[in-house]
Amino acid sequence: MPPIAPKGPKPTVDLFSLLAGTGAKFDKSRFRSDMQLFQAKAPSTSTSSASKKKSSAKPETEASLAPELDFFQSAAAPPKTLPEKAARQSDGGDYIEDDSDAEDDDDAPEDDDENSEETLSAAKRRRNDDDDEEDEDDDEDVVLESEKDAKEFRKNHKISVLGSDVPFPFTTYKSLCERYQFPDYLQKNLTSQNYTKPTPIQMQSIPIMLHEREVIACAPTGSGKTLAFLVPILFSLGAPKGDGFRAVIISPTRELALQIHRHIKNLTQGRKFKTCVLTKSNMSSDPNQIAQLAKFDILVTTPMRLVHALDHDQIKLDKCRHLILDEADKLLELGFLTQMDSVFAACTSPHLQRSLFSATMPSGIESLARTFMRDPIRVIIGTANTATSTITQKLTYVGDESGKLIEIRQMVQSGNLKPPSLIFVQSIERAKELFQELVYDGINVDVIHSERTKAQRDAVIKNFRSGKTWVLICTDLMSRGIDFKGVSMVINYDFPQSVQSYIHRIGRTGRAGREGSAITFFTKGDSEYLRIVVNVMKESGCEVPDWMLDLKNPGTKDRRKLKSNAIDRATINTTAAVDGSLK
Ligand SMILES: Nc1ncnc2c1ncn2[C@@H]1O[C@H](COP(=O)(O)OP(=O)(O)OP(=O)(O)O)[C@@H](O)[C@H]1O
Repeated sequence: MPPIAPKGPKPTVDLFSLLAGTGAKFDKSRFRSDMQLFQAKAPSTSTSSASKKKSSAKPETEASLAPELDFFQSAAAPPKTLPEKAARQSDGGDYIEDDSDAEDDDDAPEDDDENSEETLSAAKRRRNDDDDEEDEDDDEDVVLESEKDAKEFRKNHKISVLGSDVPFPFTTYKSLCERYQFPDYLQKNLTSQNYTKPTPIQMQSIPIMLHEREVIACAPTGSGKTLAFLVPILFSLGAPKGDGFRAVIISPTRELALQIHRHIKNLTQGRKFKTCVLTKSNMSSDPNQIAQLAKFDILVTTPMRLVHALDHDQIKLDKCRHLILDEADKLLELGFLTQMDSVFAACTSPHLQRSLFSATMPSGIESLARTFMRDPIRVIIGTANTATSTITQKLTYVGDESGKLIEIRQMVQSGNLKPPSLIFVQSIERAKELFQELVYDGINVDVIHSERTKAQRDAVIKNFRSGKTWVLICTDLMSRGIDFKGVSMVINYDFPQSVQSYIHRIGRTGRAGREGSAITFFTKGDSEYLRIVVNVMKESGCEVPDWMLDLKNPGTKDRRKLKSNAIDRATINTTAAVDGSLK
């Protein structure tokens, strides 16, 4: 079929060159006809100057890091604006609740049942006037004495809060430990794992939780939300008691639950907290096993497992004081809502403290959360619902479905596919198909999805973590929360079905202050949804060509349609079928 000739005057700019310089990548010979289509639609004048400006723009990776996302101080330190003052306790009332006459273990903590003024004065920090040099770690000495100080500090760290009597943020783990008289084991574990400098979400949400306030926390992917909820829980639990779950952490996937469990184990070294991840094997109807479950302190679980255990009277949550919803917006979506209702009903303690954490928090979900929370404080780091700024984001036009495999193969050949990489597809079927293609290309690839057995899933994750597998094909099962250190690249082979899916998928790279890149393939069929990704790119500081910004934003109805029904795509298959089932 001959290329469709563009109508009207020819645009003066080569939009495809423009895109090449701004994040989108095109093979001009392959997509000659598509180029003409896009060029015909593109406005000719406004993009002209934009093109000049953008082609000279620095690549995203070289751009200076937004201070709110510079968790690990890779960029210049924020200006020293806070006055030099001695520390005092932040506002808010007593938070200590130590009902522990429980047996302590071998590494007995100091008394942690008092929060005296003495403690507060011990936390005092002063600037060293003699030191003229710029102190990289300038928060070390910052003292927050007044609402004004706290406001200034929050502003410098892009912390926005909404709520009454918001406790002051803290500045270093050392000062936090001193201020609240953290038990020795917790101080030691924080230090030994190099958690010395808090990230902004930790700075603000930890004091909120320590003050027994409920929190709705929204902070970018990889910004340390797990530690933000684990530290106050562990502090508040005091000593292990082993007479029923006092803290329950819910995550949407088993993989994330296991990761959180590992995190808890690391933080509780030296303390014999009994922590449990619900699995089929520890959920039998055997009375002995049920009795065993009643002896734990902390539970990490998916909603489905928990509700099953509740329905079969295998578990009780009447002692639960801390209920954490990790990836809260996912857990409060329709698919999980009924299960979450059962969980809320089972947590009967009048002292229950609910905390919600996620990198995305749509306003509808927040409104829903407010209906069951008690005077919550909302904390947002940076701009809500945006991607981490350490991720270079690109859109690559691939024509049609077959163009995606061609593109991947070209990336492999040219060395542009940088392992370790994650490749996201929209269904289990497509994950299997893509695996069959790439495994016979000799790429060191594996695949993970919910149809694989637990043992296989565990092995896949272990191999990817250890570097044995370079490229991991996955569904959205892996898009939330999973912390693979050092993922270089995320490829959205299939266009994400929602803005949340996009943010969480690409958030598997660029974590903890590291750089990463994300490439999203799009076809003609995806074009009506392109703005979903374009908006995030723009919001997180990536250069986006004007013509993309001129595209129509999909309406609520269209977004809902995309979320519930993936686009129908041709099978991934360019080679002859090879007999062989997945490992
Ligand atoms: N204060 C800190 N100092 C150094 N490293 C930290 C700190 N806090 C967290 N990290 C590290 O940052 C990484 C990302 O943390 P985490 O997995 O909690 O991110 P997250 O915000 O929950 O991300 P996601 O939204 O994807 O779930 C982890 O490897 C963690 O160990």
